[in-house]
Amino acid sequence: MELRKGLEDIAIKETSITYIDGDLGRLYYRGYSIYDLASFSNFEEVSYLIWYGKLPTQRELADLKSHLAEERNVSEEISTFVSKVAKTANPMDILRTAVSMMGLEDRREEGLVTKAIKITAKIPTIISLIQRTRRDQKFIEPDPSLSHAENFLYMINGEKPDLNFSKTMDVALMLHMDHEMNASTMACLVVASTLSDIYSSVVAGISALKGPLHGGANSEALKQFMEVESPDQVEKYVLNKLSTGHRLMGFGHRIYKTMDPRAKILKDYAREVTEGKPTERLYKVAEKIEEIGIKILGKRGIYPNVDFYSGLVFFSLGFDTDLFPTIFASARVVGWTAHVDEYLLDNKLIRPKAIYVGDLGKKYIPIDERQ
Ligand SMILES: CC(=O)SCCNC(=O)CCNC(=O)[C@H](O)C(C)(C)COP(=O)(O)OP(=O)(O)OC[C@H]1O[C@@H](n2cnc3c(N)ncnc32)[C@H](O)[C@@H]1OP(=O)(O)O
Ligand SMILES: O=C([O-])CC(=O)C(=O)O
Repeated sequence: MELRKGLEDIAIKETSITYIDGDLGRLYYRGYSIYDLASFSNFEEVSYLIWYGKLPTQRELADLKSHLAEERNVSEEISTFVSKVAKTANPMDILRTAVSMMGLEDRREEGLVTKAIKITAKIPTIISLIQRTRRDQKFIEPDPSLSHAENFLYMINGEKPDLNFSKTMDVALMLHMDHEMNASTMACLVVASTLSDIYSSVVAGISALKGPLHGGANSEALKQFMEVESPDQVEKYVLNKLSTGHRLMGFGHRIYKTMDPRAKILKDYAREVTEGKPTERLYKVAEKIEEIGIKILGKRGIYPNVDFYSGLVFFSLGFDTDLFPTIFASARVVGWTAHVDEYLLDNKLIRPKAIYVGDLGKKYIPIDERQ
């Protein structure tokens, strides 16, 4: 039996959701280039595309928008729980528990995508509850007249975003929506393949996304930019980091061996949202880390990934640093649920093997005779 650590280069399903060309740095959702979607589309339209496999008509889009708007409120119990732990707990742990509570509360028999819409609609409300409670700010009720991205920013900042901010948020969310068989999507599928429920799958996805090798890298990447005073300090900083056995966060990818196209798009938005602001210093440091990082690691196929510039974008839009992985989850929930839906069309229990390397036939020694 062949050992494939990390399931590298193993396909576990066929999909028509996402295609990645890791050598050329290309990404497509349902056949549409990520560049076109980022330029012309929005969160709701791409969610529809990922869940239903086609771009919506006006009517279908309007229905999805109103469905999402109707489902944004969370129960009194969830809101009390989140407010109680917001100042002390890790935001991903809070989100994981809140989604688990949603599962307890939702006893309805209904389609998987209907449940997915409910979860997707509520996650921004939970995230804003966390941030505003921590800052001792009053909770902002969701506004059904706003788009998903606009409402998200409104509930965080307490004011309606301008066009630049809402477009930036829409793009950031679209870019995070799906990425084929990444670790968190795989975690969702393992749960789903036992015929468990969609809330349990999403809880598994959030748990896997939390780690710094996956969705947790966006906060870590921004922390790096904050640790360096100016671009002329970058080379020393990067060399020191790498020579002491640390990884450059927001660099490297299992599939991309060139720059992640999402990082290219986010870089432009990061430049725009920081221009002329105090955060411009962070952008300049980030750009220099990108340059030096590629100089050192590029020959090994290690380049910036989606998490490199996303944190700087989220920070500039008003989010606290440790909330970034929850924003990632708020978009990735669309991909997680679409992959579960697709997998269940032809379900097969996920149960790989391990190669046993221990002893066999050992003699059992009673406890009072053991040394
Ligand atoms: C949304 C996302 O999940 S995108 C990824 C977000 N994660 C990060 O940015 C964290 C930093 N990056 C990494 O840790 C890795 O690149 C991963 C985990 C993302 C992918 O790595 P894998 O394909 O599993 O490769 P693996 O971890 O085995 O690394 C291969 C080699 O490249 C090196 N390497 C990989 N990434 C980096 C990095 N960011 N900085 C320095 N060295 C790196 C490893 O040290 C290893 O070197 P070695 O062969 O000398 O031991
Ligand atoms: O594909 C991966 O392994 C990680 C990633 O970039 C993502 O989940 O967006």
